[in-house]
Amino acid sequence: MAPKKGAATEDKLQLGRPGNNLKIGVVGLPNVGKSTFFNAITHSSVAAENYPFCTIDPEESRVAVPDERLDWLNAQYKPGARIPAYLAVIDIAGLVKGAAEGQGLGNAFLSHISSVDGIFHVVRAFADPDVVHVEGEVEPVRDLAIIHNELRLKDVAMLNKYIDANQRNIERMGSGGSVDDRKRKDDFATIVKVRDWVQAGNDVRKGDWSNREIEVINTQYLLTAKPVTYLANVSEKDYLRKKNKFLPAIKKWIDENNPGDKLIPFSGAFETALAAIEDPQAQAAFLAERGGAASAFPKIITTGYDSLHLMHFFTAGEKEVRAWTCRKGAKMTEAARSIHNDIADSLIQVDVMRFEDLKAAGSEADLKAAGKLIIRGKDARIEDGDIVYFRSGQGKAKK
Ligand SMILES: Nc1ncnc2c1ncn2[C@@H]1O[C@H](COP(=O)(O)OP(=O)(O)OP(=O)(O)O)[C@@H](O)[C@H]1O
Ligand SMILES: [Mg+2]
Repeated sequence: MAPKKGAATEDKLQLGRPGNNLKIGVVGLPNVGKSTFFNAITHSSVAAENYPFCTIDPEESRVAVPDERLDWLNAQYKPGARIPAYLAVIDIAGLVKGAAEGQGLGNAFLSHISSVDGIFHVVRAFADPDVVHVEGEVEPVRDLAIIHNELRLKDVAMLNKYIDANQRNIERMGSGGSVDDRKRKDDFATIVKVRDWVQAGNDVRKGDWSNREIEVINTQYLLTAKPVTYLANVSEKDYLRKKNKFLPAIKKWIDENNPGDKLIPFSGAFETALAAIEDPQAQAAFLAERGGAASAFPKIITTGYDSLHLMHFFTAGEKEVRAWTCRKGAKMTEAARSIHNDIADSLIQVDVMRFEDLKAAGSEADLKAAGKLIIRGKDARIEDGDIVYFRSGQGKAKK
């Protein structure tokens, strides 16, 4: 079915930079389990020791985005290779109170956050007395507020810098002026509006901005414009019994301060132990011993990926089945660009199989026999899960 023409939400701009190569940074107070999370989720081995500021330089790694549809295609096509979509995750140093004024290694760390597209905000909700807490007691709601505040203050400072640098020029322009002057005045007014919003205690991403305002906001790389997924790091025991005394208060804080943001509990201790087991059978035994528990990572990865407004489509053939990342709402040309610029530039049409149709038909041949192969133009929008064959000029169709 063709996408509805002129649907109001279709061309709503998104905060942040567009692209299909986006990164999520792991952010939180020092010593709350950020590197522990990063190591377990990316199978890395950066230092994750029991002292604050163990991490200084950011570390990047990528994780496969789980998708049952890719598994199904793999079983169906039995290709030589099965290539998932990936999400880049970056381990960042801990932030402390006063970071926006340069406390800790304040500004350097904040600039690391500025270079990511989304945030996994790790908050400590385990009570191990042996693990140092920079603020003394374990108190997740206070910690959430500290990080929230530092990111906001940094944004206020950035916006004020713009305002200070431009205010006199804008005032000098008076009313009227050239098209260019009017645009500069409009931009300035938007920045002041955003500054007032953030100064009043709000995150940029929770504002209801017009496309024009979003264009201006996107020139500023604001920290609170980035989507956030909250990750509560609980003890293994709490994770297994699905109960933790701090979770209700954390949830309440999110609902009051950033309604709509997701909260996912995980256990750094549990995930580290699980990730250390390589043999699938031994892993299954480990989980069975723990009452059939499962890792929180698949949900965390897909939630983070989704928060960046990313989705994937597939190519499937004898050589490989593969998931490719693109923005939600992307047109075929843009999706083709995830694979290769040449394909995008000479794209003519696209053969599309809807995943559900293929699954129902049982095979590509049966789907075609049933007349369910869809031919789309290059300006059509691709949909999550589409299995595509890009027909481009110069015989460069990609399968
Ligand atoms: N769920 C948990 N239960 C018990 N201990 C944990 C848990 N998660 C992490 N830890 C421990 O907390 C300590 C700090 O962990 P980690 O180094 O990952 O924190 P960090 O947030 O990366 O710190 P920094 O900001 O200093 O880089 C480590 O000793 C780690 O083993
Ligand atoms: Mg660390």
